[in-house]
Amino acid sequence: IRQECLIIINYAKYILVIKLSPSTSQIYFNFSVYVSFPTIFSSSLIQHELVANYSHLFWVQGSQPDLLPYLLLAHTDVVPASESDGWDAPPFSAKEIDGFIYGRGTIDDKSSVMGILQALEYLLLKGYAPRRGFYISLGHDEEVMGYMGAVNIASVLKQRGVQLLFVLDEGFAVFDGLISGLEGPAALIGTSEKGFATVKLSVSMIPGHSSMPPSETSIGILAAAVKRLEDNPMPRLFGYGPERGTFEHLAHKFSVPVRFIMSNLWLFSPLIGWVLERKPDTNAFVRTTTAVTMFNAGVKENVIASLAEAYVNLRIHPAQSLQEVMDLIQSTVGDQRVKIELIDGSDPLPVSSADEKSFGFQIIKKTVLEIFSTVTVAPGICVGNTDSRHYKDLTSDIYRFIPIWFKPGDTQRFHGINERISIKNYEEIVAFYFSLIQNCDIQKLPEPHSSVHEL
Ligand SMILES: CCCCCCCC/C=C\CCCCCCCC(=O)NCC(=O)O
Ligand SMILES: [Zn+2]
Ligand SMILES: [Zn+2]
Repeated sequence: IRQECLIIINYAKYILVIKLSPSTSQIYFNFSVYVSFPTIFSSSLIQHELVANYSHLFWVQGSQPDLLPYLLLAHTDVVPASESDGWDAPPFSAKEIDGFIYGRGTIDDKSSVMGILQALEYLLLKGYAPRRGFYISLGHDEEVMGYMGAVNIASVLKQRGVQLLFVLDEGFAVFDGLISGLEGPAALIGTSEKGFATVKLSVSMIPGHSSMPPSETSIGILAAAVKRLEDNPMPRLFGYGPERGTFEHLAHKFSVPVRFIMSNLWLFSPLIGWVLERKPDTNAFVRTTTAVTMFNAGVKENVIASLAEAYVNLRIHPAQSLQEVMDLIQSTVGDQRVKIELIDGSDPLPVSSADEKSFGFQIIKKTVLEIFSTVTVAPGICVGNTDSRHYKDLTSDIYRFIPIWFKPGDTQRFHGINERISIKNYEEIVAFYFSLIQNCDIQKLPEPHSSVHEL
C-alpha cells in the first residue's frame, strides 16, 4: 500500500510540474501505471487511449454488449502545495505518520485514480470478466475546469454515439461528526453540484508619486469593494434546493429534539440554515458562497498603483442562477469605478435520480453499505465542481462520491495543508470499486418494495 501511495504522491508531484514539462509527467505516469498495473495493460478486454495528449480513456469490454455501459471518473492533476504553509510532512513525500499517508492529491483524488485501477487489476488477476462494459476516464486538468481533458473525452464518446447508464466521479464522501446531533456517519452521494462563477473586479487609475496621493487609490477602492462582498454574503437559501432532500433522508438519524426539527423543514428551514451557516463546510449547503481568492496590485512602494485586480470565486446554490448572482455582485459592489467581469461560470447542474429505480444510485448505495454497514446513505448537492459536469449530454445520472472518511478538521485538508489518507481508508476505496464493478453486472435492479406491495 505504501508503494502505491508513493506512486500516487510522486505522480501528483510530476503533474504539478506539468506546466514546465508536460511530456515528463506523461512519461512518468505511463511508466507508473504500466509497472503497477501490468494486467490492465495486457488484457485483451481493455482498450487504452490518450486524449488531448495527457488524459486517459480506458474501455473495459463487457461480455453482454446489450447492457448500457457506465463510466468511472477521476483526475490526475492536483492543486499546488507548499511545505512552508505548515505541512507536517513534505507535500510530495508520501510520508507515513500514524497510519496516514500525507500528500497533495491523497484526498483529491489520486486515491480514486489508483483505487479504480487497483480494483480492476485485482479483478482481472482473479479472471473476472465483466458482463457490463465500462469506461474509466482520467482527466488531466480538472483543477483548471477540465476544458482540455474531460471536455475532449466527452466529445470523443459523443462522436462514437456512446450513451452511459451513469457516471461516478469524485465529490462527496463519508462524513462523520461534522453535524452535531447527527448520530453515526453519513455517506452523501452527490446527485448534483453547485454552479460557479469566477468574477474579476478591477479598478484603474492614473499612476503618480506616492508623496502626493489622491484621497482614494485603486487599491483602496478595490479593497472596499471586496470587503462589501465579504460583509454581505449571498442570501440564505437553505431548504430551497436539493440539500432539503439530504436532511429529510438523514432526519431519523438525529437525536430526538433535533429529529423533530429536521422532520419539519417546512417550518424550521430558516433555523437550520442559521445553525449550518456558522461553519464554512456546512455554510456551503446554505447559500452561494463568495471567496476572494486572488488580489494583485501595485508595482513599487512609492508609485500609486494604476491597476488593482481581485478574483472572486463563487459557488452557486441551486436555487439561484448565474445571472442572479452577477446582478447581486453588481448591486453589492455599488461603485461604478469597479469594473466587474465574468471570467467563467455555469448554472447549478441538473439533479440526478436517487429513487428506488435509479440504477446508478442504488448500486452505489448497495456498494457503500457492503463496505460500511453502519453508515446512512443520502443524496446531496456537491459543493465543489467536478469533471463530471462535462458528461451531462451522455447521461442524465451523474453521481459524485468517493468513500473517503471526513472527520472533524478533515474538510480543511481539501486543497489545504496536511492532505492525507489513512492506509485503511485507501484499502476501503479499492474494495469499494472492486465491489462496485461486480455489482454493476446485474441486468437490472430488483423490483422496488412498493411495486411488489401493489401487486
Ligand atoms: C452530513 C453532512 C456533512 C456535510 C459536510 C459537507 C462538507 C463538504 C466537504 C467536502 C466536500 C468538498 C467537495 C468538493 C469536491 C470538488 C473537487 C474539486 O476540488 N473541484 C475543483 C473545484 O471545485 O474548484
Ligand atoms: Zn478533485
Ligand atoms: Zn480539487
